[in-house]
Amino acid sequence: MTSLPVAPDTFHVFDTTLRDGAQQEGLRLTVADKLKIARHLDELGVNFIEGGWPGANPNDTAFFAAAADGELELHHAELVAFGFTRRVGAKAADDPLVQALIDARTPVICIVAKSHDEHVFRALHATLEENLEMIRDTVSHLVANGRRVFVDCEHFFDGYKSNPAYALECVRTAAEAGAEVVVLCDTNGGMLPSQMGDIVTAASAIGVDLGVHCHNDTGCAVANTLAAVDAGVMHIQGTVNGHGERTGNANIITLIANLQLKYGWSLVSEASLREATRISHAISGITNVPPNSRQPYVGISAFAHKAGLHASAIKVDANLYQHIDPTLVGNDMRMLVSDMAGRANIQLKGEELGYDLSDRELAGRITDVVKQREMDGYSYESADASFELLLREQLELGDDFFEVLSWRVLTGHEVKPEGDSEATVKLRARGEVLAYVGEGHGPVNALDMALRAALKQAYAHVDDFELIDYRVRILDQGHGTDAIVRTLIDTTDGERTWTTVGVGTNVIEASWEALYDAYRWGLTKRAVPVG
Ligand SMILES: CC(=O)SCCNC(=O)CCNC(=O)[C@H](O)C(C)(C)COP(=O)(O)OP(=O)(O)OC[C@H]1O[C@@H](n2cnc3c(N)ncnc32)[C@H](O)[C@@H]1OP(=O)(O)O
Ligand SMILES: CC(=O)C(=O)O
Repeated sequence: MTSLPVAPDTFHVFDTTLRDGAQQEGLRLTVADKLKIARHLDELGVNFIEGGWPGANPNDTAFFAAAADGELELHHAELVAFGFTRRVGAKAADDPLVQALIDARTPVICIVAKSHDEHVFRALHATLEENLEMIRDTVSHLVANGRRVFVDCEHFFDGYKSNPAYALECVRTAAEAGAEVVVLCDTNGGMLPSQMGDIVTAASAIGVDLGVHCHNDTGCAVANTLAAVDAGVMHIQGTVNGHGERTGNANIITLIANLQLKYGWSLVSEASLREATRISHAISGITNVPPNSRQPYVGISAFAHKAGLHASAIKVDANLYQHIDPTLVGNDMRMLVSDMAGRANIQLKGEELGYDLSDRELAGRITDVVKQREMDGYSYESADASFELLLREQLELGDDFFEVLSWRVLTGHEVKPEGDSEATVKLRARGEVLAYVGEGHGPVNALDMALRAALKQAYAHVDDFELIDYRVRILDQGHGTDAIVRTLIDTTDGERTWTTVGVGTNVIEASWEALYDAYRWGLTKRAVPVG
């Protein structure tokens, strides 16, 4: 087995979520969003935060002004302003966008420079020598203004394949003009890991510190970055959650976790790494891009186990089916209950929920019930609360908070502020028969209103329960309107959120079942009666 490289003393982690990450389709970050994300990145322990392109748009200019005026206190990272080399035929000292970089008042500036001969000719409309002069002039001007300068060599790998001598000349020119790090960019993201090493090694001969910036168009951004690390780069660029132009950038959390936990390098503190899951999810909240449940290390499914064989080994030792201890990155192991479960899943899930299911016969019986109900359309892996209720029924725990005597719902065209549907629910709770009418927007809302109104007489706190999401899925699509449907309802009481499931050929019946479970589960957790 090949040994892993040793960490260079001055290895940098450079985050570009606020610049290249923001180039993702559909993503728009306000100044306040950028300030919040920068604070999270600082907590994560990255060395550099590229904040955007001052002068290119008022938002980014305002972000750097806010940061310089004291709204961003970084404890660990340094803020970086991004821009490009001066315009063709101009002077760096006279170029307003170069001046905007200096005006951003950051200690570090990263400029992007062309390094692919075809791009110089066809995109820049310049000669090869003029492009070198643009790099030389811009870097030396920024250095003369007291800035540390990094240079992103755009399309470096493709440029090297087209004209290796010129691509290397761009790196050399940047280094000689005073760039501290020259970053080799796979701008189009077309590289493969096996192609990275030789090109990085060729650039290493120049003797400047090298970095790497990879896009994910071949699905290899992280692998390509690691291949460049193996070949000697000492600066890696990436974005949280892999945000970025097209298919995104190398995921910086995956990179940090790999280098820290697999290479054994110490890039961020152990405590910061344990915040990785929280930070990834917090940044998803700010970008308004839902978290990828299958994201390595920090996705909610990264340590979720569904298959019976996995669970039976995990019962012996969790490490038998996990590549790391999830708590190292602030994540948790989760056991899923489904028709692929064996006794072990049920026992481990029971343990997670606080029930002793060590009796093999009992666990086997519950497994059989789960498999049959999954066959009927239920899905317990997405409805923990309904699974717990099923468990409690099998354990005969006697949850008799209320008994439904009847329910019905009418829906029509009447336009009223209370809604277009009316439901009646009759139930027995704490020895009393309670019948209530609820009005709502749609039959499920009306049923919720009626059930809540009745239950409130016996258990006042059900008023805290709020239905926050409702999803319907048709299970046998060929059947048209008589198909079996599954409904999932998410409910919260402000402290916790739980999910329940219902199934039926009638969408209202399926919804009622999920609703009924939602109230039952809430009551089992906080059964405080009125009076
Ligand atoms: C690989 C990357 O992702 S690098 C980051 C890319 N990010 C962005 O482009 C986002 C922000 N960009 C912008 O707001 C605008 O493109 C600006 C303000 C930078 C420039 O806007 P405009 O002046 O209207 O030019 P436009 O975007 O149409 O074209 C870019 C110009 O820069 C030139 N250019 C391209 N790369 C470079 C470079 N490295 N150095 C100098 N000039 C460059 C192009 O040749 C073109 O020149 P032209 O206007 O004379 O044809
Ligand atoms: C600089 C940059 O974002 C790129 O080359 O992809």
